[in-house]
Amino acid sequence: MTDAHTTGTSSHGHGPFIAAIDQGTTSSRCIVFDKDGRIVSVDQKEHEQIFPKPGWVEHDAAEIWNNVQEVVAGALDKAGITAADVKAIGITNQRETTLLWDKNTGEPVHNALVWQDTRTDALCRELGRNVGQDRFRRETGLPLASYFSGPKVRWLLDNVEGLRERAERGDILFGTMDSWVIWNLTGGVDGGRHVTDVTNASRTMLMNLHTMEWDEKILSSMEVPASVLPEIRSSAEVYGTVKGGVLDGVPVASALGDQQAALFGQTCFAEGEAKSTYGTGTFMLMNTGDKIINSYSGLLTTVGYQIGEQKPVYALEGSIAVTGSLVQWMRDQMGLINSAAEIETLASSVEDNGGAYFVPAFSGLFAPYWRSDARGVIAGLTRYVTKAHIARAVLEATAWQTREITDAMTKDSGVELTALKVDGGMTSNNLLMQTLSDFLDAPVVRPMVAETTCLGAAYAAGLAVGFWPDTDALRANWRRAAEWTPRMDADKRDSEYKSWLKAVERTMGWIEDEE
Ligand SMILES: Nc1ncnc2c1ncn2[C@@H]1O[C@H](COP(=O)(O)OP(=O)(O)O)[C@@H](O)[C@H]1O
Ligand SMILES: O=P(O)(O)OC[C@H](O)CO
Repeated sequence: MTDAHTTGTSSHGHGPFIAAIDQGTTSSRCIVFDKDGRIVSVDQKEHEQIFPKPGWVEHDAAEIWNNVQEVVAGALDKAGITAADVKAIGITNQRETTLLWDKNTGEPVHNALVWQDTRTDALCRELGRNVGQDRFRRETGLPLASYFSGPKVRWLLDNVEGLRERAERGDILFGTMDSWVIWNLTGGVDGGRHVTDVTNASRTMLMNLHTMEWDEKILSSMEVPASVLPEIRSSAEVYGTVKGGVLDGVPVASALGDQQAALFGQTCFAEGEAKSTYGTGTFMLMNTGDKIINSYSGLLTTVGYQIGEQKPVYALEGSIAVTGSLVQWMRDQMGLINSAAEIETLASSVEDNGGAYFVPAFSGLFAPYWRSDARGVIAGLTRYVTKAHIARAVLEATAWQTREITDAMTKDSGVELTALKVDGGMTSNNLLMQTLSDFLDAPVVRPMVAETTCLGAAYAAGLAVGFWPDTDALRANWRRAAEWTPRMDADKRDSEYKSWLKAVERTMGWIEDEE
């Protein structure tokens, strides 16, 4: 595991500054940025991953809120600044992770149900039978899957004793992590603002993508009372000011789901521009402008961002549940490597995958399949295969899954991929980046600031308070740090892609309905 606190301080002249909080799946971090979008300081803290049963994943929201306060204080301390130097704070967060809390006490009523949690599989199948898949997809842009918040809210209301009555009395608030952090920052029980932004709301499966409002019919099919829901706001506007703590008085001026924040931080402001973020999972988003593109290839239709009163910008998304977490699994559960970075050394010790293909369908398969009955396989094993070949197959799994997503994007949007902007923890792996370029047959480009998630939240907050004048000023900050170009023979690529797709088929139908 990485250290609880990570440092990273460099000095970039005088303020004012913008700070951003990234409340992620494995950690919370705070980064202070200067006017050129350069990092001034970083503080980060991991939180516990709670696995009560196979397929269940929870977080302790009180621990997360404590960590957020610590990293904010840590980042300001390392930058040597106070609230007076911070023009605004922006929030970005792991999406879909669902929390219900008591508005009178501020106490969570249960651990948060994390986006990877599959306990609502059966409920989703039931909703599919009773209400129909198409209804949900048409109104919300999402397929019925345990990934999204709506079914998680329903599960909590049905399974925590007395909760539905408390919710109907108006005592309970629902939020994704943006809402939880903003409510606490702006005063909590003492007048905290209960808001979310359009990007986070678009992942709940409760918001109508066409009206950007909670959809009454969907709420009623999902049996979620409207009284628990936050107000939906744009991604870049002042929601309130911080009450207490080291940021007292600072405007809270943006909220974006982390993948949408990365799209913003990568300055993908034009229709057709796309980015892919390689962290715990991998998420590719393409800006589709003011068009709601219905996907016929297994992608999600979602909100990219909305700046204040401007029209919302939509996006197509390919979500992959397991990428960096497969590397963590190789390290923590298999003990085949000691650190995430070591996978590159191990995989580079062999020429190829030795015939092995690893499909990490640990939470079923997300895009483009949306199959909750799939489970992981390693296919093509012979006595020849070593742990180094498996390490290579692990990295190739991320690259092949991206290839499937880019194929789907091209089909749905008609836009051919000319280059892919990447970011996230896994992009420090050169072998992976080269493999990605080879499998996509397109250049892969990484920007100077790889912390694009926080940067996107900072940019949105900065726009909201006039720290930056417009998106053109942000584009000027984007600088290329590294680029990989394809080197693979086309026939080899095609034949290996076929083998990958064959391995994917082997994962399907593993879980029977009654399980
Ligand atoms: N050199 C590397 N090679 C492959 N994977 C890596 C490497 N360094 C980090 N990772 C993976 O990247 C993930 C961390 O990236 P990060 O962007 O911080 O993720 P998140 O925001 O989802 O927590 C971890 O899952 C880790 O296993
Ligand atoms: O926190 P991350 O970076 O793993 O991102 C998680 C995604 O938002 C899930 O949809």
